[in-house]
Amino acid sequence: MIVGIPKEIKNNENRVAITPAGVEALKTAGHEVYIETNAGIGSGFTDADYKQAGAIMLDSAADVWAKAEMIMKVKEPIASEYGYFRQGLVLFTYLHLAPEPELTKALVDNGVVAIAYETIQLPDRSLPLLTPMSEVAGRMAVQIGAQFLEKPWGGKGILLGGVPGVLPGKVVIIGGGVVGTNAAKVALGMGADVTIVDLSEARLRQLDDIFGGRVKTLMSNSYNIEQAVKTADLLVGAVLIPGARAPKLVKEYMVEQMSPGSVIVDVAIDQGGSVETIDRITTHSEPTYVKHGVVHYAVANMPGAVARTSTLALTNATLNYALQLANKGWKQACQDNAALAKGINVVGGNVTFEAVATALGYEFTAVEKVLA
Ligand SMILES: NC(=O)C1=CN([C@@H]2O[C@H](COP(=O)(O)OP(=O)(O)OC[C@H]3O[C@@H](n4cnc5c(N)ncnc54)[C@H](O)[C@@H]3O)[C@@H](O)[C@H]2O)C=CC1
Ligand SMILES: CC(=O)C(=O)O
Repeated sequence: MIVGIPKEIKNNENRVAITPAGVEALKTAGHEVYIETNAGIGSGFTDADYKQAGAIMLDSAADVWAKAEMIMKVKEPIASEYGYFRQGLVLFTYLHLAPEPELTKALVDNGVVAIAYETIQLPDRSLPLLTPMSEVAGRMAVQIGAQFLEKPWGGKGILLGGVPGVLPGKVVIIGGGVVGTNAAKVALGMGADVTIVDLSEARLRQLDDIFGGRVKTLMSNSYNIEQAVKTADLLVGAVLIPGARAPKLVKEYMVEQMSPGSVIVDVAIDQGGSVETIDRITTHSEPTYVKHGVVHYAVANMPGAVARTSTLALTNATLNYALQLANKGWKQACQDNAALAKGINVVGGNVTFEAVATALGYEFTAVEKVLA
């Protein structure tokens, strides 16, 4: 198979979908790899590194998209890339379609086989291609939140860990999955007072065990969220219902009760965001805006800022699946691997992921039907 890797063009997206080690693995399995010039620069991989591993470098993105049978990316394509879509092209990348009606329409109209990293799901319900970036974003959420709590960055002037004689800052994390757990690790490491809110009693018990009682756990309901949010210095949005639009759990009236200079980092923004006052996606260039006196951060590609770490972590997880797709073709690979089949969101003009179909008003086609 011919595999193409274009350079990422989203704002400050420095990750790349393959490393030289990945190129070597695909070449060894008998595939051709075309990579756009300078695609790896933001992650510290040069064109020479890729050539040495056996890739062919191409100067234009258009050539990479045109020659490839499967495109591997990191972020969901942006509008200027929709023109490259064509019938039968396999697109393997993060897609987050539920809040993206235009991208979904372009994939449907052009008959692309769109396989989303974030909905590939193992029998234990874990999301192996989302997990590494959720680990990164969860850890970053507190690091970034701590910075924006500083006065010069618009915050209230709180040091999360406090100092002897002064209470620590309060971090409230809504969603105790991978992002939430990693955010809690960093917040505890800084000495903050940490509360995690989740809907699952079993998960809250696990978190209580994992952290040896050092985090406070709270059942998710509107009353508890209001009580927790109004006293938070840093609020981290970390909920997920796989493939679906994030539920807006933090209402505007709750944000209005937060004290001025508090900070919200809504990591769940890639699925539409979990905070009502987040009405736009922000970028690494302009990461925040202030509403009701509260600093809002809603960057949908947080790991792009720590690209070297993120590219290595992401490709550790994606390569094995990319090899299956390239070795067997998408249909056979998905017939053989039920976890991979859960990644198929759009194929042959059909929406095959139910939460996406529901969010965007498409008829749902069961994936088993397209794999038959
Ligand atoms: N902005 C960015 O750059 C990045 C964003 N993300 C996003 O972060 C979000 C979280 O991802 P993960 O932690 O990997 O998901 P996860 O599936 O590991 O955790 C989600 C948690 O949310 C909980 N939850 C669901 N509904 C809830 C409710 N009503 N109240 C409270 N908790 C609820 C679940 O029980 C689960 O524990 C996703 O949208 C993911 O795509 C991930 C990486 C980077
Ligand atoms: C998960 C995702 O969309 C990201 O890492 O950018």
